[in-house]
Amino acid sequence: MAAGFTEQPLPTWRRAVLKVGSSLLTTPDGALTGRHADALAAFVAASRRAGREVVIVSSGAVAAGRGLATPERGAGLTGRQALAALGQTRLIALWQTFFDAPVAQVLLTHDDLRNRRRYLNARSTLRELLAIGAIPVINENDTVAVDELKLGDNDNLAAIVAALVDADVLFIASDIAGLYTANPRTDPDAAPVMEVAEVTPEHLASAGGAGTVAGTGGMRTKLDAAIKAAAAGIETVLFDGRDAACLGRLADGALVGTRLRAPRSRLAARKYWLRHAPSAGRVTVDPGAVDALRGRGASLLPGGVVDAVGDFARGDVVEILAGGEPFARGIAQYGATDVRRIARRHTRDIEAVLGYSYGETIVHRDDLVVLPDAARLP
Ligand SMILES: Nc1ncnc2c1ncn2[C@@H]1O[C@H](COP(=O)(O)OP(=O)(O)O)[C@@H](O)[C@H]1O
Ligand SMILES: N[C@@H](CCC(=O)OP(=O)(O)O)C(=O)O
Repeated sequence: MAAGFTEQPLPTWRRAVLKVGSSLLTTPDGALTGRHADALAAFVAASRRAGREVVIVSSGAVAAGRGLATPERGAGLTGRQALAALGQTRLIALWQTFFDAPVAQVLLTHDDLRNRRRYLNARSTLRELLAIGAIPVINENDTVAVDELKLGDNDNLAAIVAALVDADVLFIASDIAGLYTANPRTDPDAAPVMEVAEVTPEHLASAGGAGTVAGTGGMRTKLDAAIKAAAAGIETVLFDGRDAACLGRLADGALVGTRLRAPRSRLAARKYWLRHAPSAGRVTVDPGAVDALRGRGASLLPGGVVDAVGDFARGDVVEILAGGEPFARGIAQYGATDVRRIARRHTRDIEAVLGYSYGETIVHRDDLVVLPDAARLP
């Protein structure tokens, strides 16, 4: 169903999340199939050969589990959770058959990602897996995730993962060519929408539920995911994962599908978030640190820190004060107690003082925003 969609350029990207829906991994009678995963994996492999990184978010565990249990099981929520646990091993095994590189299974819940510490741990693990050259394949941890299985929300999970790994683009492969003005399965007048500058209530109203028994979220959750990705400055791309020709062109930077743009750049989105996120404490710095941060865009090192107030943890947002005035904000790499202990010390002393080290910076420059009126400071 690619009616009306013509080719357009993809945004340039270096790292992406590819979300693959259940509808692409199961047959109409509910069995797991690699029929479309083959071409999707070829797209991933071609991207990797071109020096790009791809994290896969794959649904399909419940559907795969269905083929392994008697038909009367798996009706209720607990039943589907059990099916997911059964099917997940098959799903990972299926993906591994298409890659020479090792596939890594990562199971996450939305709760994990709402918890700052777990969020940071997941981020480090995923970065490490990419550095190793592995292909992370993520799914919801359905055994413990209740809401998600009801909502079938791997689209939203994929958007959160895209922000987590600093992806440039979120690819959502489904069983339809892209967004239409109405659900084309029920409305013969549905027209293709090739580009969306910003998702509006009208777009949301036009998006219906899933088109197949295997699919769960439908177009609505894809648009919700695009809104989330856009808030992090990440563009979302929708296309038909069953269309091998489309996947081949995708590897060459051409899209037959829908581009949902991010009005803000990733950097601008991050700076906006840093400026508005609630802060958990304050770090006071000396005039030398003010010059370094404001003038040279440097990271904040322990030597420039005078004191820390509050009970913030590693990963929390803190206000950075000079002369009693807030002049910057950023994510602390160390908790308040640690910052107080290493304040005014040289970076090489961190390990000796604390007995461990999370790196040289108290706030890394990528995680730091100087406030607009900071220029007034002496
Ligand atoms: N406005 C719309 N444009 C395109 N597809 C729509 C729209 N509204 C509802 N849909 C349905 O959304 C389905 C895709 O979602 P879903 O079945 O959940 O797939 P997946 O398993 O890939 O997540 C399409 O097959 C289509 O039937
Ligand atoms: N964790 C579930 C995913 C459910 C889900 O989001 O499905 P889909 O709408 O096809 O992406 C599974 O693996 O079956």
